[in-house]
Amino acid sequence: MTTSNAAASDTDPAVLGELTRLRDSIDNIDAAVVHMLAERFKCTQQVGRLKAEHRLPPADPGREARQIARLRALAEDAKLDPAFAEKFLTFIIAEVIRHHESIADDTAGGRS
Ligand SMILES: C=C(O[C@@H]1C=C(C(=O)O)C=C[C@H]1O)C(=O)O
Repeated sequence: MTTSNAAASDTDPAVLGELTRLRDSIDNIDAAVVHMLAERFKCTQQVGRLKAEHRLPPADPGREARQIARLRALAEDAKLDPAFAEKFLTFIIAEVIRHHESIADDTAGGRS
C-alpha cells in the first residue's frame, strides 16, 4: 500500500532539521504576534475607557477606513495579500468595538 505521508523515520535527517529550524522561527513569530496583540489591546482598552468617560461612540468608522487603507498599502509593499490584511484588521477591530461597548455599558450603569 502506498501513502502520501512519509513517516518521519523515512525522511532525510537534513530535511527534518530544516523543518525544525523553520518551525522554531514560526513559533517565535507567533509569540511576537501574541505579545504585540496584547499590547494593542492594552491601548485599545484605555481608549475604550476614555471614550466611555467622555460619552464618545465605541466605533469610529472614519478612523477605521484610514487604518484599512494604510494597512492595505503596507501589505502590498510587504508582498502580503492586502485582502487578508484587511480581513485580519477588521476582525481585531470588531473585537475592540465589542470591548468598548461593554466598557460603555459598565460606565453608564455606574453613572448617577
Ligand atoms: C481604538 C479605537 O476604537 C475603535 C477601534 C479601532 C482599532 O481597533 O484600531 C479603531 C477605531 C474604532 O472603531 C479608536 O477609536 O481609536
